[in-house]
Amino acid sequence: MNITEKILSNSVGKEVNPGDIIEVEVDLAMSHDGTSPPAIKTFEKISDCVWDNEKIAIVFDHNVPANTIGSAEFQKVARNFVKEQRITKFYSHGEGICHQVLPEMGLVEPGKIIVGADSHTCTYGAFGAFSTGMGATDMAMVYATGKTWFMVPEAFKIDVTGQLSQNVTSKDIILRIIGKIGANGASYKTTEFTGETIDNLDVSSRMTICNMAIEMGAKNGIMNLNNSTLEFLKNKTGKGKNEFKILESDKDSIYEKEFSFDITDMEPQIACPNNVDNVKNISKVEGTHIDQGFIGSCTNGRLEDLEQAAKVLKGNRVNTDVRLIISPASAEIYDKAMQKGILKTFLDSGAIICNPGCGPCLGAHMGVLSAGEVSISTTNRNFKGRMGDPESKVYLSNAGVVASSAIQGYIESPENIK
Ligand SMILES: CC(C)[C@H](C(=O)O)[C@@H](O)C(=O)O
Ligand code: SF4
Repeated sequence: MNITEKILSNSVGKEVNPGDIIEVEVDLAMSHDGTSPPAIKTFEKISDCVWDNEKIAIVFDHNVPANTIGSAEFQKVARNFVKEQRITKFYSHGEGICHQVLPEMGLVEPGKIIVGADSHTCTYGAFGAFSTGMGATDMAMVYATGKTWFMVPEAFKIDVTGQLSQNVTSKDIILRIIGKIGANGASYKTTEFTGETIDNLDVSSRMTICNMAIEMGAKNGIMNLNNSTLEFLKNKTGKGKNEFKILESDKDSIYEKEFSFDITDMEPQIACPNNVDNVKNISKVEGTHIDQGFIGSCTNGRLEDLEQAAKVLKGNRVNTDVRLIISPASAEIYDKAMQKGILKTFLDSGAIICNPGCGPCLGAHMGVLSAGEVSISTTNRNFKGRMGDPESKVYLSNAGVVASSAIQGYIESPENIK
């Protein structure tokens, strides 16, 4: 069996196979300021008491602080629910983006089944958990019963080998993969990332890859644990290795399809408007004019991303025709970046630093684009109108490329910045 089948089998207490419809007990349920209110509305029609007030996490991240009367009203609904139901895991004070906050708070563990009312819930596969997004109505049922159902997914094995070149990151790996497999190419599959390159990645880079599994339609993205991830988990949860349910894919597990990628000499990858799978080598789009750069999100707002951007920005100025917006993915990352002097480098370069949260990622606030404007962004989606007007455009890249492009005013690789 592969790791996903093992987690699901463990949960139901018998061997499961792809295609089986199973009911599982959820270990953790997450919703945010955007999806909690509709979930609460449905929940209130079916129950008046949540199944377990300690297994629900509510994070305010999409519109923080509230930017419209509507989002303020939404947040009020969620706050009242948290009080009434005595929800213990409530993060509403700018702690950061849900997918960053949950692992930081020690709520994510290998072998767990985690569901979230947000599509990028697949991020926690980086920690060897089975995690997937669901709609607010399904979440209402989870609030009430602690249970949900899945069809056991078929599995794709995605093997990555080779050394990353300078200025190339795990973001480029996942963009290359999505470019090849396609935006719907892995619909309802478990995408399991394997190979020496994946085994050697740090936690942050692993999260970036699993985070974007949904951008090829996957039910979940997952990896076997590695040492750096185990260290992170021990540190955040205060638990020892033996206290985790560490499961690994058998060497002879069966996959519906297997892909292999050799990333030796790969250039930075750019997802061009308006689809995440419209991926090109940077050399094909260098020189494209930009109006805005954004560094942040659950994909690439971590310390490693900020460090990479700061290296490029140090001693340089953001182009006068460009706004560079930076939003660390969490308060913990913000604090570390502050202590390391990274925020000072950003300020000195002329960047705008926003509070942790989703920020401009989904075009709701803090950097909305007007018609015809172009942004380069470390986020995960570039659909039509994603960051503002339907006639605006978004290119996706790693953080170093956003920084170098913001200096130049057009898409440019960091290798060409002094
Ligand atoms: C608002 C929310 C439901 C949405 C999602 O589920 O992904 C958002 O986080 C996004 O990235 O588009
Ligand atoms: S940062 Fe962007 S992709 Fe991630 S949860 Fe927020 S809106 Fe969704």
